[in-house]
Amino acid sequence: MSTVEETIWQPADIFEPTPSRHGSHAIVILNQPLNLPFSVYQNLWSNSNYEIAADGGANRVYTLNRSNSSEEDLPLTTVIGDLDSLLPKTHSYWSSKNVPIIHDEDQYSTDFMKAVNHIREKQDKGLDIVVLGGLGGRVDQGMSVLHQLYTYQKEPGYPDGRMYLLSTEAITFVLKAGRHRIKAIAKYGEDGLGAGLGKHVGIIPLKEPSVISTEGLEWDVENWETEFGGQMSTSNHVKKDWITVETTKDVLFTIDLELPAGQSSD
Ligand SMILES: Nc1ncnc2c1ncn2[C@@H]1O[C@H](COP(=O)(O)OP(=O)(O)OP(=O)(O)O)[C@@H](O)[C@H]1O
Ligand SMILES: Cc1ncc(C[n+]2csc(CCO)c2C)c(N)n1
Repeated sequence: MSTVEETIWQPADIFEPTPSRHGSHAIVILNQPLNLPFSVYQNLWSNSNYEIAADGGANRVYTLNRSNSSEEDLPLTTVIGDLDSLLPKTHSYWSSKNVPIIHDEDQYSTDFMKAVNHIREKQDKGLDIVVLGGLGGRVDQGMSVLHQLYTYQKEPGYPDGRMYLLSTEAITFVLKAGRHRIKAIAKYGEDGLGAGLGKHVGIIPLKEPSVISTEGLEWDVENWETEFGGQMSTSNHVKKDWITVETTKDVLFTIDLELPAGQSSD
């Protein structure tokens, strides 16, 4: 029997202060609502060694710090962008904390790209990046973020690190062509938060058609052609602790988050 190399994913690990699978990460904060419970962000931060806000993302962390009663504010390492969304009060707040604010006027890269490029210049190759941002609001911005998930992970085997897009509803990442095992049933936080991954899964061939096989979902498929404008597996359900996805081309994998009652993300 041939052994097929598998990429292992434990996405809920990003919320654990001491993750078992992927070490520390950097965080990019986009200009999107930060509506998860504050303790979730604290855990994300405690496992991070670089936090960079893309322009208006700095307003979001400022608001989060202002609106919670924790004694410890979430820090930023850097703010970067064309700064057209950075509010004056936010600018002075981060300046007073001696956070460098980098003004980059480039009209050919988005603030998100400026942030990722900055991390890749400053940090060790291979550092994972957790991107905080949803897909609501402007559609071109949302599509650009998904597009960048692909372009920043072009090479096989994730030599430049893995990227996770974390919104208040879901966690999304690129499965490179090959075989993947994903820990899909997971609670996070030992503190009784009771939050975890949800049961809804989508496998999205955003860039090009692919042929996929899955195991561990309610509607598993075998050598199944998937493409935009053709057939696509969305609203699928997790059935097993670990699920397997095999894909001939890079696809997006998305799984929703489950929050305890009363801690909805909106
Ligand atoms: N609706 C959205 N959906 C997804 N991502 C978004 C959305 N709005 C903003 N972002 C992300 O947050 C980053 C910072 O956004 P902000 O609104 O501060 O800057 P902007 O000047 O409008 O964007 P840019 O200069 O990058 O075009 C953007 O680069 C983008 O990646
Ligand atoms: C073909 C083409 N389309 C759009 C832009 C505009 N643009 C892309 S990224 C960016 C920076 C946003 O802060 C801007 C203005 C361009 N340069 N080239």
